[in-house]
Amino acid sequence: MMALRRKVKICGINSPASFDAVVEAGADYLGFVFFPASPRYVTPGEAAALAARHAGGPLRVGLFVNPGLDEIDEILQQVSLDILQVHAPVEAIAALRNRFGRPVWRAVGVATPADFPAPDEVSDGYVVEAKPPPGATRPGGNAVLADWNLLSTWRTQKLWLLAGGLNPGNVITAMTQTNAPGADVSSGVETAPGEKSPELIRQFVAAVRRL
Ligand SMILES: O=C(O)c1ccccc1N[C@@H]1O[C@H](COP(=O)(O)O)[C@@H](O)[C@H]1O
Repeated sequence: MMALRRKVKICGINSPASFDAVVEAGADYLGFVFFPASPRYVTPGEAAALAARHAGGPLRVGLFVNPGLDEIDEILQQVSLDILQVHAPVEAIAALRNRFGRPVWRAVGVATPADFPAPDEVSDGYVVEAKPPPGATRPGGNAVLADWNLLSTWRTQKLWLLAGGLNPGNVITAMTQTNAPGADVSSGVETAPGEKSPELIRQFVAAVRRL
């Protein structure tokens, strides 16, 4: 049986150098963070200017935290997004799918089996990470490792990306141990919060491609 090619997403793209590095490395997805409290926040105009640097290439994912429908509508008028990644209750997902006609990935913080998405959930995919630490100012992007042992017990037919605290040095072990079909990284390819390293981006994508 042929092994499935694992997916890789680089999130928090906020500069021409990081955008170009993700395209050149051949990642599957790149993420724009539309959450103002994040050090990776980009305005819709900035995201559009970055996206215009290269047609095709990685699919564009927009990251939102408890978004309003009108907020996403307004952003989509400025920048074309292929996928919506949302930190939102499961009850909000159907409305987002219906309104925008794009795949919606729900970001899920997992600490116990009870946190795993239900098999009949309507989300098109998941970004699965640890729950944010106490006092965190954002629900993700905190460089916290998920419980890989716990995740190795989860089964789903849908695409899911393992996230949280990944870097070029641990992503192979993380994906092997959890059997995750994809990996998502932000902090682990940065030299400081919000400062992406083209070299670390290259190393991260190359590591996933070795699997
Ligand atoms: O990156 C952010 O600032 C962010 C803000 C709000 C919600 C999610 C965010 N990032 C996502 O969090 C995970 C893990 O990131 P990290 O590698 O641990 O930094 C990833 O899905 C990011 O897309």
